[in-house]
Amino acid sequence: CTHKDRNDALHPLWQSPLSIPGGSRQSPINIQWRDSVYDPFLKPLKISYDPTTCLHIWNNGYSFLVEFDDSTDRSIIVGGPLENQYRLKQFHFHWGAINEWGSEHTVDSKFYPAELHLVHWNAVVYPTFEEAVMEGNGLAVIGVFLKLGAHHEGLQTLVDALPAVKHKDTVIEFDVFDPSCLIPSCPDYWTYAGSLTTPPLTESVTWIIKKKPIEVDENQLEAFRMLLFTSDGEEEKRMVDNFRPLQPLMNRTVRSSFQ
Ligand SMILES: NS(O)(O)c1ccc(OCc2cn(-c3ccccc3)nn2)cc1
Ligand SMILES: [Zn+2]
Repeated sequence: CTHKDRNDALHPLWQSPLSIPGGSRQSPINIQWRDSVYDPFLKPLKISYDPTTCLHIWNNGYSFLVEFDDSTDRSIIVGGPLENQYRLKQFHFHWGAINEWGSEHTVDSKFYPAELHLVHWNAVVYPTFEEAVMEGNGLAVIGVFLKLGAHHEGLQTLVDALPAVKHKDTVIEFDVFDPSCLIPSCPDYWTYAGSLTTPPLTESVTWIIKKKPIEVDENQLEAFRMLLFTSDGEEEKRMVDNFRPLQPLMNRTVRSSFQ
C-alpha cells in the first residue's frame, strides 16, 4: 500500500476531510523542480529572530511545538514573497516512522525523513493569530527539509528537552533558542499559496520552502520518534507519520527565487 493508505489507516488525525471540500489551495504538494517558475522580482527573505522570545516546548498530540512570545515584533520575517512583515509564533516538525518518508512536501516526488515548519502571522493587518489563520494572507510558513547526515548541534539542545514532553499535553519551559540555526544559509526557496496541513486546514498560508535541507543524525531523528501521540496513562502510541497526504496542485504555480 502507498504511504497515503498507510497515513489514512494509521491515525485519527486524517479522519477529518483530507482536503477542504471546494478547497483550491491545499497543502502539502509535490514540488516538481522543472515546473517551478523563476521569479526575478522575488526578494531575499529577511529573518530576524530574538532568541529570548522563546517560551516553551509543548507536545500538542500532533507534533511538538516550540512557542514564542508574539506580543511584539521582536521575532519577524519580511521580504521574500511577502507584502508585510510576519511575526514568529511557533515552530514544529513532521516526521516518519522510518527514514524513507516523513516530510509533508516532496521535491520531484522525493520524501525527506522530516520537515520543519516555522509558523508566522501577519500582525500588521490582523489583531490576533486566530484571526490571521482564517485569512488568505494571514500566515507565512517557512518549510525546511531534514535529511539524514551529520549531527546538528543547534537541534541537539531541542532534542535533549524532548523526554520531558514525551506525552500529549506536557510542556517544558525553554527560554532561549534561536531558530535561525535550523534554517540553511543558502537563500534559495520555492513559494506558493497553500493551507495549514492540519485542522482547520484553512487556505491562509504563503509557503516558503527552502531548497537546501539541513542535516541531522539518526539519533536525533530517533528522538522525535520516541514522542507519543498519547497522554500519560493511555496505551502508548508513538508519534510518527504525522504528515498529511499530498494534495492536488490545482490551478497553482510554484515560483522559485533562483534560476
Ligand atoms: N503544519 S502547518 O505549518 O501547515 C500548521 C501551522 C499552524 C497550525 O495552527 C493550527 C491552529 C489553529 N488555531 C486556532 C485557534 C483558535 C482559533 C482559530 C484557529 N490554533 N492553531 C496548524 C498547522
Ligand atoms: Zn506543520
